[in-house]
Amino acid sequence: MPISREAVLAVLKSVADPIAGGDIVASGVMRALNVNEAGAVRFVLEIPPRHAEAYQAVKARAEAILQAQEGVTGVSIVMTGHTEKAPPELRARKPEPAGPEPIPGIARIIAVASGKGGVGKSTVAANLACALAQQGWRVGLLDADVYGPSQPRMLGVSGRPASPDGKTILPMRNHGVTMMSIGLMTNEDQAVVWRGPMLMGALQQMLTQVQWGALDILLVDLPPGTGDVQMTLCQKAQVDGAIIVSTPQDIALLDARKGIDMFRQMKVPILGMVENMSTHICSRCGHEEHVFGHGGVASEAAKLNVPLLAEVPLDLQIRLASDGGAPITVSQPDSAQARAFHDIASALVTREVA
Ligand SMILES: Nc1ncnc2c1ncn2[C@@H]1O[C@H](COP(=O)(O)OP(=O)(O)OP(=O)(O)O)[C@@H](O)[C@H]1O
Repeated sequence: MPISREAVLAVLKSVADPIAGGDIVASGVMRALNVNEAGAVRFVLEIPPRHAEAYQAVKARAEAILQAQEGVTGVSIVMTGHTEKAPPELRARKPEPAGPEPIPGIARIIAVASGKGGVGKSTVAANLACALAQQGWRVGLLDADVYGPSQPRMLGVSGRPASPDGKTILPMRNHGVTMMSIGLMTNEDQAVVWRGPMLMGALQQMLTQVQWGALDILLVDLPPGTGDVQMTLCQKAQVDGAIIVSTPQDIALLDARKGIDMFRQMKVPILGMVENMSTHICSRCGHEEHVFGHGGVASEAAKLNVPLLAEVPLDLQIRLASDGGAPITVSQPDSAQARAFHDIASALVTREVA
């Protein structure tokens, strides 16, 4: 039987990264993994060119242990350097000092938004980030939900980020995702009562003073609604697209429509909608019920002429996994629930990155 993608990833996680530390999956040097139906494995090792020699040994080791696996019919590893060249599209763009600007090192910024609170935007953002990282992309997640930052809990990150020079901030990293959250800069039980300028300053600081490194995608988990944070993000940074998360009921959709309208006014393309808490399947009897209705987001997406990226079920395991600090894409990567998030990642990569 040909080897599965998950089995290949497990093998690659045993290969140490001699420069960044950890393994080559967690450190982000392994990218664009592809395992075809015949069991041929392909991926890229994207490395700082000055460490090419050290990574030759890594490449040889990865090749050798993969080839020894049952179900592997071929291994092709391409080594590329990443520091010298900016992604072509960013280089081609003229700087517009007054308007939104690209952030050096970050190829794409994608906002994850919702009209209404509590619809699962942060859950989608966390799982999407982990799914993209598992697919080999260098992913960052900026938790800009100033009123209820939940990414530290969902990604299992705690402690205060370090600032070695007093000016820049070192982001945290877990599950292959580089992350920063306003929640790590404030005390957990302290309500954030910032307004206008302070809020914008905090967002700008997280965008420009955090040492994100080279990223293929930075996901921004926004607060619900259409307030200052959304506006500031679109005004200050070049946002390449937005994903709108909604539950199927009318009231959530009504607010989602307002969010879509705002992004359109800010000239940010809508990459698609995600229907969260779409259906509930009883874990005991298998009975399926539509707690918040069903299909509302699909028809709204069709009406607004934007793609429906995925329907994510209302599921106890999804909540338990997020609350436990290892999103379902990490804790149960082969589950049907995790697949829903991989669908979003794949749709996004096809549309936006590849
Ligand atoms: N598909 C799902 N199945 C089960 N529970 C879910 C699902 N999606 C989200 N939840 C749970 O619902 C709660 C709210 O989710 P989440 O924090 O992601 O929403 P949000 O839209 O980001 O909220 P906020 O208003 O704080 O921005 C969390 O406890 C989360 O674990």
